[in-house]
Amino acid sequence: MTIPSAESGAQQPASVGSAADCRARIEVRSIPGYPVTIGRFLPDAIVAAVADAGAGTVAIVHPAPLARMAESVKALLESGGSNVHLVQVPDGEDAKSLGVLAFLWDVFGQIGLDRTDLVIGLGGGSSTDLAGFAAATWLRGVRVLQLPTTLLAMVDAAVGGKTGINSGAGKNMVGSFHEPVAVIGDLAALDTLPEPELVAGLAEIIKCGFIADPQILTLIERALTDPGLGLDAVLDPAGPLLAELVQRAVRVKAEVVAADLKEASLREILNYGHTFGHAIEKREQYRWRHGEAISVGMVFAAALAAQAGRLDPEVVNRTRRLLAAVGLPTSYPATEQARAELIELMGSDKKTRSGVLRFVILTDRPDIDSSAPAGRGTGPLRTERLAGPSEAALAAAFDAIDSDTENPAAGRHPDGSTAGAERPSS
Ligand SMILES: NC(=O)c1ccc[n+]([C@@H]2O[C@H](COP(=O)([O-])OP(=O)(O)OC[C@H]3O[C@@H](n4cnc5c(N)ncnc54)[C@H](O)[C@@H]3O)[C@@H](O)[C@H]2O)c1
Ligand SMILES: O=C(O)C(=O)C[C@@H](O)[C@H](O)[C@H](O)COP(=O)(O)O
Ligand SMILES: [Zn+2]
Repeated sequence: MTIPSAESGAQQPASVGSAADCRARIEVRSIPGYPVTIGRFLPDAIVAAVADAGAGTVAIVHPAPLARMAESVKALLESGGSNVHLVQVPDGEDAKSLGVLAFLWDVFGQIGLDRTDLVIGLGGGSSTDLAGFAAATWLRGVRVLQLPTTLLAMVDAAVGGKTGINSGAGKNMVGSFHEPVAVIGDLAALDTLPEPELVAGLAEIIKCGFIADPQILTLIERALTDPGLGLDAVLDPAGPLLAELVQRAVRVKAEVVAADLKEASLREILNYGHTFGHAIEKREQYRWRHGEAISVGMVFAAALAAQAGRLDPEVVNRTRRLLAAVGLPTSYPATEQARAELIELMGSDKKTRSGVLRFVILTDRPDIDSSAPAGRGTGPLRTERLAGPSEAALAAAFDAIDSDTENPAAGRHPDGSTAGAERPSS
């Protein structure tokens, strides 16, 4: 497989003109595989995917803010002869609980959802994670079609088959790998998405830039310094730039999950920034957006790599600069108590082995021998694992994200409030 990298060259530019004329179909080449369609105004793709599934009954799982969109999809599918049920679930992270999952099992039983039927996950990543896991567990597995409506879900959550809910032990602690029959990401859905949610989605796109497709970073950095473009162009769901960024991020994800669905090794790179990010989310009782927490997590991971002599500190600066420039947080108040709690929480990370913390890190060292003497990085960015970082290395990474340091975004949540602020309702 080819993961785009600085060496191999990134994927070909995916679009020109406006987003409207650049519908893309990206295949996830797992077995049996499935298509991810990205474009604007895709009702025909939804009708075709449901027709292909040949399902008699369809359960559309969605949160309240997506009720009107769910009604539209219902009407569309009913006109094609499907028997459609709308199933409303709590919004945001509240959906990812055992109680809500059990509610879905009850509803599926009441509507007689059988093994020939279909679950549709409509919404952001919290809805698609829940719907996917409900489908994975009902009757030991029924099919799911994912219709992501946030930027983050389009580029990440809806693709790749990771489904699940949270438990008392932490984020996504219960779940399964259950691939969708198709993913349809309609960029027009993003027209109503509040800007902080768009920005949160950019965090996962930028993650793909650092781990695999550096052209993503270049495109965003160039746009931000171009007076004719700026952040508005990056975030415009009708513009060509966001369409290209989405397609590039989906290509990275598609290639990685096709090669390693169950995260034996390679797939861990999609978890870049997540060891620390998930710990923030849990500590903040899920009041931070996922993308925001992962943003701080990427600065933490970059600082860890620099401290370990694997990465030029300039990459830490670039990481922080880029994330801050798009409006993502890059710091977190790292008091002594917070440090101890976050280290404890990171122990629940799924990459931990025998109690030893393992981080996905970036390296620009030309060698793969971590005992080699540190020098300035000269190579393209690659990913590797850092297991069992020393207390000193962790302390340095905490210092790098501590809001009391010189970091200009110190302690500020992107909404202007302090860390841990309530999410604005949309
Ligand atoms: N399975 C995976 O591989 C994977 C990958 C990344 C993230 N995730 C998970 O995804 C979740 C985060 O997803 P998210 O960032 O999409 O958050 P989310 O699902 O909580 O959605 C964010 C908010 O946007 C609203 N919304 C959704 N679509 C809208 C639209 N078109 N217009 C207006 N409002 C809209 C939602 O109702 C919600 O209030 C986390 O639980 C994270 O763990 C999973
Ligand atoms: O698809 C993956 O693999 C990822 O790690 C993508 C992440 O962005 C995503 O947040 C995922 O849900 C994290 O999974 P987890 O296994 O760390 O819970
Ligand atoms: Zn994520």
